[in-house]
Order: sequence, then structure tokens, then C-alpha cells
Amino acid sequence: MRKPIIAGNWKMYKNFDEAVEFAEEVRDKIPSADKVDSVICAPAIYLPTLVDIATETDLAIGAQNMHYENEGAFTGEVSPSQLASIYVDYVILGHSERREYFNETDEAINKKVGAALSHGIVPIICCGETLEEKEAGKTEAKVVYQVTKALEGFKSEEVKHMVIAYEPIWAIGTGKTATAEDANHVCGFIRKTVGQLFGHDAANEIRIQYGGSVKPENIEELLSKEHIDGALVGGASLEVSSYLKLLEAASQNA
Ligand SMILES: O=C(CO)COP(=O)(O)O
Repeated sequence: MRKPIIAGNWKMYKNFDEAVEFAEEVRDKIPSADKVDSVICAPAIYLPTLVDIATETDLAIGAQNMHYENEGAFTGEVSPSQLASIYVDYVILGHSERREYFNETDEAINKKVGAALSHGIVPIICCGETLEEKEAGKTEAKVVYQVTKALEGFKSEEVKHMVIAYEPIWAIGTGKTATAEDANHVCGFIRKTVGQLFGHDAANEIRIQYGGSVKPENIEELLSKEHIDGALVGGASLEVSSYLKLLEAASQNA
């Protein structure tokens, strides 16, 4: 049985006071980490403070991106060793917004996955198709390509501990959610691909999230599906009450 994982992606929202207030309000209300992994992926400048607030609670903190090099002349970037030095647990890699607006390539994402692993940071690897690709019947080909590239060169033992987030781009921030059946179908397809590349154990243990307009109203149906192990959530992770409802739903599903 895979433990559900709900990760909030705050993107470039909240000022410092709002971020602190949120974390202080939720930290003692997080369901047990035995039942659900509860993560907030915040803007980089808030990470040390949020890690402090979350210490000795069941809330885990993640970054939204990082470079693959540990140090160097890369103005404006944050490195894996820097994130590890402040005890960040997770990092979102290859989000469609990074691929689209910051020209992130599959090769760079693959290097970032390796860098995250070598620092004990769990990568949440994003994949997903555009509306055009969906309408052209290319969803499966797109996610297989992205997942295969991101996982190239790793061992089954490493892949097991990773998280993949299937986020159809047309469902992000649009209020349009993939039906639970469609989302489950694609997540199942991703699992099958992992199985072909890394074997049965990796396929069985890797956690696959759905992302794209996930809300308290649709989380239960999504999580009831065989291949959906959690959610990567934008908008609905910004409010304390809706974030906690998502966690509650996942802990009851566990
Ligand atoms: O991009 C997303 C999470 O990474 C999804 O965002 P929304 O939940 O706001 O659609």
C-alpha cells in the first residue's frame, strides 16, 4: 500500500508574513505522517523559516526548483547542497511552468533528479501534455517521453523513492480537472512505463500524483483510483482550510 502524498505548490504567491502565518496555523493540525505525507513547496526565500516552523511536526517543506550543480557562477540560482543544508525534504522538478517560461529541458531535469537524490531530497518530477497534444491523441507518448528522460540512468532502488506528478497543462489553474478515470488511466500508464524500465517493485512503490485544479471537492474521487497516490496542488494549497481538507481526505483514504 502506497502512502498518499499531498504537496502544495505555492508558486510565486504569498508575502513573508502570510507564509509564516499559514505555516504556524497548520503545523499542529497536520494529520500523522504515518498516514499521509503533507508537503508545502514554497518560494525559496521562505524555506529556512518554514523548515524551522515545521520542525518536529508532520509538515514537510519542499522547494519549487533548484540547479543541478552544487555551486558555481549561476546568478540567481539555488543549489541542491544549499537546499540540503537547510533540511529541505522535497523539490518539485520540471514543472510545466518552468519548462515553458524558463526553457527547462528534459536533460536538465534528469540532472536535477540525480542531484536531488544525492542530497537525500525527494524529487517530485512533473510531466503532462498540452491541450493540443491531448486533442491529437499524444498524451501517452508525451508523458512516456518525459518520464523516460527524467529517470534515465537511475537504478530501480532509487526510482522507488521518487514521486511523479502527472499534471495535464490544460488543467492547471483553469478550473478544468481531468476526470478521475482519465487521470487514473494516465497515472496507470506512467506506472506501467516505470515497470517496463525499472521492474515490478519500482512500479509498485513509486508514488504518482495527479495535479491540475485539485480541490477539496474532487480530491476524494481522485484518491479513490488505483494509480493516483496523491496530488500536487496549486490554488487550493494557498488557503489553510482547503489545504487541511485535502490532507484530511488523504489521511482517511490511507
Ligand atoms: O500547477 C499545479 C500544481 O503544481 C496545479 O495548479 P492548480 O491546482 O492551481 O490548478
